[in-house]
Amino acid sequence: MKKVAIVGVGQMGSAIMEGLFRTKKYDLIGENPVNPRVDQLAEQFNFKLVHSMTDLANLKPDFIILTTPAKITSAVLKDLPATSSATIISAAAGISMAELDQILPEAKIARIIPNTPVAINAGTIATYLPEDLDETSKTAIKELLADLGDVIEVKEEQLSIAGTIGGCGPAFVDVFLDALADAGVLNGLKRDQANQIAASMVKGAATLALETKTAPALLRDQVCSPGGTTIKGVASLEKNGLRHAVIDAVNAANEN
Ligand SMILES: NC(=O)C1=CN([C@@H]2O[C@H](COP(=O)(O)OP(=O)(O)OC[C@H]3O[C@@H](n4cnc5c(N)ncnc54)[C@H](OP(=O)(O)O)[C@@H]3O)[C@@H](O)[C@H]2O)C=CC1
Ligand SMILES: O=C(O)[C@@H]1CCC=N1
Repeated sequence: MKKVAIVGVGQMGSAIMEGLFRTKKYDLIGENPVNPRVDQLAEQFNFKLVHSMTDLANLKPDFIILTTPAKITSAVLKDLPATSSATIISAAAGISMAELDQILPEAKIARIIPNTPVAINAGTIATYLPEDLDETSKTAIKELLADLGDVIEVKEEQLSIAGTIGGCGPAFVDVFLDALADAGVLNGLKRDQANQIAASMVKGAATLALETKTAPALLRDQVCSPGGTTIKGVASLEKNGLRHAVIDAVNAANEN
């Protein structure tokens, strides 16, 4: 069984922990400052909990996934004893490979921007694997990440925008889902049912786009009957600037 350590068991760290736990394929380790919240997660997801990088290195993990706050990730990595031969996967947004390489020049390192659906093995994981990483390590990293969702390989200069769409995207979609549900409640649906209809619809629409590989604009046209109800709604979205609002949100989030 491969040993996977997650450093920083917060929102993203616990989502990855849950996703890996669900596969029953990994021996899991978590490293975090003492926190009763994390004690509870260690019981829930059956991982060994340690509180220092030295204790973590002593457990000889095959992979170390960094999900600490981005600003402290370099400092945390500096505490990893040089004896560790673990492959490092950094999820810290905005911390470059050059910066990581400088701290551990001999280590095998990859960068990812995952998203919270990794918790149910349905993530989107923008992934940068340096060209000089050996093929065996590249394959091992991709196999691990594939257990968490779709692995989308990109160049490092594309990681930020790919990660913004994939990583921040769930929050944007959640705002949209909540607004749809509000409209349902406004028109007489119960909140639970409105939430269920909105989420089921987005799941179906996304699955249709993925499975048919059809551009969203063409899928939209299939819904808009001539002179029908949908095109009136689409015209209203355009009048109110939804498209511009979405592009602006992605640009705002992508400004590091
Ligand atoms: N949330 C998301 O959807 C995504 C997040 N990321 C990246 O993941 C990282 C974490 O983000 P997020 O999960 O949202 O943040 P959180 O604040 O939820 O999680 C951070 C975790 O790191 C722990 N921590 C703090 N200091 C240390 C330390 N010195 N050593 C070890 N662990 C420490 C915190 O512990 P405690 O709570 O006890 O202080 C907490 O459990 C960031 O780098 C972010 O860029 C990337 C893609 C998506
Ligand atoms: O909000 C953040 O900074 C992180 C990075 C991508 C998603 N969440």
